Amino acid sequence: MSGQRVDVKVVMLGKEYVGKTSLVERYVHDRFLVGPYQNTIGAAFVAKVMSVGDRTVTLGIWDTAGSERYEAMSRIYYRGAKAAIVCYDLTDSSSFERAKFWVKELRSLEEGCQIYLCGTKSDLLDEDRRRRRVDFHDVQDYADNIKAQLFETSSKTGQSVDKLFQKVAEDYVSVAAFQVMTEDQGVDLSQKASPYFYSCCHH
Ligand SMILES: Nc1nc2c(ncn2[C@@H]2O[C@H](COP(=O)(O)OP(=O)(O)OP(=O)(O)O)[C@@H](O)[C@H]2O)c(=O)[nH]1
Ligand SMILES: [Mg+2]
Repeated sequence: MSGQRVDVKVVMLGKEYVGKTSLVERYVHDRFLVGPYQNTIGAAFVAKVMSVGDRTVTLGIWDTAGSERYEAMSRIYYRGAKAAIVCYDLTDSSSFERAKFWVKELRSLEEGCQIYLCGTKSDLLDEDRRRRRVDFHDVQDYADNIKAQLFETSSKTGQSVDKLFQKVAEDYVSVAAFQVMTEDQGVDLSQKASPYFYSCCHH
């Protein structure tokens, strides 16, 4: 599949205020918005074209609303996702409990979805390490258990943000390459193909 275009559906999940929209903003527009916090309503969609080797990859990113009011809606947005970035705030332990909730959901309902755990706002720890409320090693053990990868990012400084999305794309490209190989061997993968799920998109 050299030179081929690849589309990947990615969903952002996690408690409200953990910084999902800020991560997407940093990755797509390389900026960090200051000013009053604006919660996402429903979900927002943004696409980013990038490359992995000689392949053009379009990440179609669904940024969901973390508020529990929108929980049922988030389920619509993660359907068919190939990757889920499950975010928690490194300074808020309750947000990690909420992340575990989304992981359970994804693992029972979205088998083909690769999970990435993302601890956000690492810049706050650079300022004061005592603000950490989610232990790195505890999450690393948990991540190993659920076969997820773990990143700690800051949308404020940009730390590890590109690295996270680049890894999502690279992992998907290597899985897609494997699927092409097995298709060549006559394996029916039609059930695995899930089209992008476009519906309403508010901000
Ligand atoms: N210091 C710091 N603050 C951040 C960072 N990321 C987000 N924030 C702040 O945290 C607040 C919430 O960020 P959002 O990106 O709107 O959070 P969200 O997860 O999209 O929230 P919902 O849309 O309600 O689910 C905002 O005030 C951001 O400025 C970060 O990396 N560092
Ligand atoms: Mg948001």
